[in-house]
Amino acid sequence: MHIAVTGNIGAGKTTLTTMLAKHYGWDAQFEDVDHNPYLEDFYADMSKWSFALQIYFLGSRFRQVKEIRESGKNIIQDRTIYEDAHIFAENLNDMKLLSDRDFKNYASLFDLMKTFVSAPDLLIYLKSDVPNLVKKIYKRGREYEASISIEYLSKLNQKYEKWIDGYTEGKLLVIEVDDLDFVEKPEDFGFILEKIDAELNGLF
Ligand SMILES: Nc1ncnc2c1ncn2[C@@H]1O[C@H](COP(=O)(O)OP(=O)(O)O)[C@@H](O)[C@H]1O
Ligand SMILES: Nc1ncnc2c1ncn2[C@H]1C[C@H](O)[C@@H](COP(=O)(O)O)O1
Repeated sequence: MHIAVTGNIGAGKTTLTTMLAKHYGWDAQFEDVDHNPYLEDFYADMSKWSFALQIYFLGSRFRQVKEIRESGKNIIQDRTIYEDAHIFAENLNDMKLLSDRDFKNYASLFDLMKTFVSAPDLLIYLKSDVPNLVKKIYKRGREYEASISIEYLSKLNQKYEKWIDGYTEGKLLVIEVDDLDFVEKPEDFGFILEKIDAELNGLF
């Protein structure tokens, strides 16, 4: 069983992934953030570091894909390889922060990797509006993320909506998280578990 949690920066993916892994006894796979050699530089100068960062995330995410295929375990994954390409890289190209030449180079590598990628059995999309994302990013308090603009988050949100609208690769569960506090309120976490259980029952 492979479950993935998807959503914009600050939507709550890492928090929910951690809670679900504990609840169901699944293995969790997290993004390579704390030891990422490019992320801090990227936020200081997006244009200069966008290609290096995208290649790094693509490689790191592909290693996870390989592990999921080979492990045979129940895994819950914090963000998918699709988001790197269809959300972040595309958006950086739209914003002229990743050149057409570098984007084409990236896209041909992604297309090749995609042939080895299986969609998750269940994709859980944490849908959130921009003010809530800003609040959560501030709450998390990573210094280098202080430069993230409203414009950047809004454009990413638009990409997410478009991608999720056209997502047909597997089962999809959309959870609107703006009015949920699944960290402090057990009833809100319970509400999410009920929805996930209903989807999981359909898979067995
Ligand atoms: N629904 C929620 N209720 C309460 N706190 C939340 C919620 N979602 C996220 N948070 C908090 O917001 C911050 C960012 O969440 P995080 O899980 O790191 O987001 P993501 O992995 O999607 O970027 C964390 O401090 C987390 O505890
Ligand atoms: N592919 C990516 N391109 C640019 N930035 C990315 C990519 N994947 C993740 N990120 C950033 C966004 C956040 O600053 C951190 C962690 O992501 P989060 O959504 O907070 O879990 O990495």
